Amino acid sequence: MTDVAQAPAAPGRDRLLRRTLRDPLAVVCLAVLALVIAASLAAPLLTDYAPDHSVLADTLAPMSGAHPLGGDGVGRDVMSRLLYGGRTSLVGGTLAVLVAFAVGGPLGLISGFYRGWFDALAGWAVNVIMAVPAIIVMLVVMAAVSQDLNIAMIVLGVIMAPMVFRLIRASVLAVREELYVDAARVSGLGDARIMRRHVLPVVIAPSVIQATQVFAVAIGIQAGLAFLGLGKASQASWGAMLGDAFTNVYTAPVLLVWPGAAMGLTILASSMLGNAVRDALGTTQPRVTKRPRPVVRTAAGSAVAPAEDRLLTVEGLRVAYGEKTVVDGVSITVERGEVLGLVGESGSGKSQTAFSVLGLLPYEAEVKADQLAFEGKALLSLSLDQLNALRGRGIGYIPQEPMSNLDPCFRIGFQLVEPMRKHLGLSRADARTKALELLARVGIPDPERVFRSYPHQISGGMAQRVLIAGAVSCDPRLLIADEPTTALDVTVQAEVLDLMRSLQQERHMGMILVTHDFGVVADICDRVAVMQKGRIVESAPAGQIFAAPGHDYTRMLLDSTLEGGPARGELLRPGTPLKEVTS
Ligand SMILES: Nc1ncnc2c1ncn2[C@@H]1O[C@H](COP(=O)(O)OP(=O)(O)OP(=O)(O)O)[C@@H](O)[C@H]1O
Repeated sequence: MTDVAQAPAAPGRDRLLRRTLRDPLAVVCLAVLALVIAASLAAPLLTDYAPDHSVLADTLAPMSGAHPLGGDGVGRDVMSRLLYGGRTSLVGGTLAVLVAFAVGGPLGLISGFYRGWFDALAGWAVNVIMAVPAIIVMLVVMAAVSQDLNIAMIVLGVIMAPMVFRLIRASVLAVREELYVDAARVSGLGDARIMRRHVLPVVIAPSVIQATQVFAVAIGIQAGLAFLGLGKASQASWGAMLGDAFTNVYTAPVLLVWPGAAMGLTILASSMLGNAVRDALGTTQPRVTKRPRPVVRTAAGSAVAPAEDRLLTVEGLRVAYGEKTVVDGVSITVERGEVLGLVGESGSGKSQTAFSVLGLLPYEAEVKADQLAFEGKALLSLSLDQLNALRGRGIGYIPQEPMSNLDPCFRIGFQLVEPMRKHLGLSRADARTKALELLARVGIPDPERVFRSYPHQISGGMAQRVLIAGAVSCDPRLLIADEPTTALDVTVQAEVLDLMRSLQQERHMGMILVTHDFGVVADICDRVAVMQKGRIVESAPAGQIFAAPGHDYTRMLLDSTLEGGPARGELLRPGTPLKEVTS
């Protein structure tokens, strides 16, 4: 039976809020913002002084019961100005956000959804606005129109609207290409309904993040204007307080502390709240990795009863990009403790087959399968969360290019520890201990040093060992290695293969080894599936393939690989020293 998978459930706002609140940093940021808002609102209750009430005798007054934060350079109560100044900042930031979204939001939605002439026109207008220097425009407006900081913030909102426009347009463009939006259209839903049901849920979460950024930037710019002396004298603001503090910096430097801290904390809390929402979104937003995809599939959604030792069952797998079919009816199985070599020349569809199992195919790939099941679980019907739980924990992956698979911005240790904390629930200390043990196990001579190193500080061979350590760190039952030695020099290749074989045996893992090299197959594979032009042309135990290849293509591959030299097994001698050198 053929079915079309449904659109992923939108990340409910409640769910997003709950996930955000699970992050202690987000809770602290919310608490800080709540405190600033509450203090600003309660200003008349918390102080008896008007913010612009000046008493000459209180000029630079020290902190006292009457003036808890002292007096400023012209005898105004600092606490009162701090509390009322908070109002100015909050109102200004909110105005900028509202205007930016009121202008950029609808334009982005309509442009992204309908494209056409409206999109072209809006894009042109946005480019013009972005070319305008924001600060100069605001200075001009304040000089020529009004000294009110709120007017400046409204202008700032218009100037920042293009950022909102671009974000929302990009989000809408991505979602309108989804097959389920087409399906909704075909089923007769109107544009308004499609927007509400499919588009807005995708747009809301990134908008929240953008709003926090606009808010933080607006508070900073507003303070900058007030610091320059712009704004009404009666309008207390943190920027004006900073300006006053600077003029008295030698006599009362403490005056810098209060507005500086209030502004810094508010901007920091707002920005970090945005980051926390983004992180929460990363675990709720289904479109991040385009899963589950709108895949047309046959009977793939049904779970299969696992055979005794069967890890993976792939039957009738087909991967296509539009008209181009790159995997065409592939069927393979992997048992526990078995190494399956997936062999074939470049472009034969080996990686596409492996990536189908991992759920790593690009969005535009259309995947069909009669069965695609890991331990009896139908992979194509897993949600993103379920798939994420499986990757790493159930199925490990060793990529081809070790260096480009390690994030250059993070130390090796961090990159090993994080997945173990997430998947195995280990404490930081336990995960660290396990990571060091793993680094030692994969033959790294100085685990402590490598643990502290950045990827650029180790060699390619070391990096591949690190990735192997990472791949097995959460004790997967199936390991998928995609040309794991291709990028390494020949002696290191032999050592890495040796390591993979011994890890596979001691952990009794199943393994799919993607390779174009029969030398590699001879070293470690139990069974071989030979691929040509997206199909499996021959599948047999490794010994049989070498002794009596059944297909001309297999013979041709064997000849081309083995004629050139000895199988790698001959290179593997016990006690082969590590040849890697760190850079
Ligand atoms: N995103 C894509 N869009 C269209 N075609 C693609 C895409 N990704 C891969 N292909 C095509 O799929 C075919 C199989 O690619 P695949 O990467 O599986 O080959 P391979 O056997 O692993 O080869 P190699 O060893 O060179 O990686 C190739 O013809 C490739 O051009």
